[in-house]
Amino acid sequence: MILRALLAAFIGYVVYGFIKISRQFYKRFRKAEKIPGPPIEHRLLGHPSLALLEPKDIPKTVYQQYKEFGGIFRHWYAWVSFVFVAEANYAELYFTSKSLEEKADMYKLFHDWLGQGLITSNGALWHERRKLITPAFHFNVLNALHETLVQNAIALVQKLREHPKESPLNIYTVMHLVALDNICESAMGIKIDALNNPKLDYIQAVEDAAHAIAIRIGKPWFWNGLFYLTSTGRTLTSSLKKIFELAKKAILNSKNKKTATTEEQRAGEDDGIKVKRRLAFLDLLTEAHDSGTKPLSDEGLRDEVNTFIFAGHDTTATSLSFTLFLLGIHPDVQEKCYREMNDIFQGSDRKPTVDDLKAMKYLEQVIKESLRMYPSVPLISRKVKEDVQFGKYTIPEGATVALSIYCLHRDPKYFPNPNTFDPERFNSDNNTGRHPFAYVPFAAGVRNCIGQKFALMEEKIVVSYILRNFIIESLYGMDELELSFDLVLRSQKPLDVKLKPRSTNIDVIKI
Ligand code: HEM
Repeated sequence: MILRALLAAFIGYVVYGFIKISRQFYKRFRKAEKIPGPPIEHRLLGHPSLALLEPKDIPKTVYQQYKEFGGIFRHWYAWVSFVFVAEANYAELYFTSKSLEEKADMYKLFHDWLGQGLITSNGALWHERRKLITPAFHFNVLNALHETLVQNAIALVQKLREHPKESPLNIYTVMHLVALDNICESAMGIKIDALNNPKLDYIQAVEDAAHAIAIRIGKPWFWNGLFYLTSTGRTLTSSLKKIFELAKKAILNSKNKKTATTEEQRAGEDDGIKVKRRLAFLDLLTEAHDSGTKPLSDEGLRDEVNTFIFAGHDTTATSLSFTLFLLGIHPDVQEKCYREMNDIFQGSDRKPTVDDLKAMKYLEQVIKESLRMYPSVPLISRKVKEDVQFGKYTIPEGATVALSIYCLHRDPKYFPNPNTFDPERFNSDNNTGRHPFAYVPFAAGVRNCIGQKFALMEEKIVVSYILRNFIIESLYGMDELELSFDLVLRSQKPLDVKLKPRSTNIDVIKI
């Protein structure tokens, strides 16, 4: 009898839940149905074919739909409504609306790795963390990291000189390693020397963890505990173990460093990885707190360090790779950059100072234009807390709003001939008066990229060193690029270039 009653109650509960969800879904659907978008494929599942797109098909499909439907269009993935926006006024709403402060549910898939770090946390916790962490990115701290980045760029040039000049080099493979070296040293104070040890366990673990999360994002039926039973889930778990071990060592070292006094005491060797003791972001975080807050716990430190490594390596690696590849396609632009280097360095091979980097104005235009065409983070998303108006369209509570930075940056209204690479868009004349939210490679508003100044400094150092030492020739053109969206924007095809060493510092490129 009791069993029957319990069963009836359970069935009643399930039916009630189903009706409640269906009503919510229907209400949402009615509100969002006016938003343009591709025809519904299935009454219940919405657009299953779009939900299951392969990473390699996402950039092309989203861009085609942007051209067809304009700056706002919607997809339905079962009960999830997904609204893409890609117009400057909508981008402004995305970054400033109170209803869109929370990151989309998808970001929870990063919790295993990044915990409650800056990218994944929300609300008061995020606010407190951001306040604590901001001083670690002060320009004085960045200037102190400048020497680390220069040393790594010198090592990079040596490595590239060893590469046979006639054989193609996938520039991403090297940029990936140098970006990892730069971020591990700057964030954790640990020199992994990835450039000379590309098979290091830690590097493999970072690659595997990122890959596992990217796979999980594309398979919504694994957005639950079942994922950990799959081989990809097990790879994620074992990779994270290795990643956490190094973060733990870095935290311990950083705490010990406070008590060490001499350079020798601060330096050491651990499992073949050199523990170099230059000031790193982590060192500032171990002490970071103010009168109203406590210092970060070890877990908090670990989350933030992992966040810096995650957010700061593949983003700069892909941006550096696309920039170099574009320079190799456009010899006129490359020569202009090289002339700028000669104006600054006057043929000398001295190291760049912080002021030299500021003087690299044309190179900055090139990097900005490259990030316009190939933004490292092409898509970001937020959850709608309560109905929000985007022009004449209502985006319902519970929906996800995805800002396509890739499409936004190709709006012909702000970037005429958007598929043409033209660094002059960012010269001082053309750069003024543009809608402030038309160009946002580093996001905008309070949750903008905390590492953007570091990234720009790193890119200028790396690209300027390569330009001063080599002539870059890309082995195919922009039309042949095949993009894929796999956490960051990637090239499916190897970004093959040939690097011709410059015999003197005053070589010019033959156009
Ligand atoms: C070219 C290089 C980079 C690009 C294009 C880039 C882009 C972005 C974008 C678009 C966001 C917003 C993400 C979102 O809303 O989901 C972001 C956030 C963030 N980035 Fe970067 N990033 C770059 C490099 C870096 C570096 C080098 C670091 C660290 C050293 C870093 C640390 C972060 C952090 C911690 C956040 C979260 C900020 C917050 O929510 O408070 N990024 N970045």
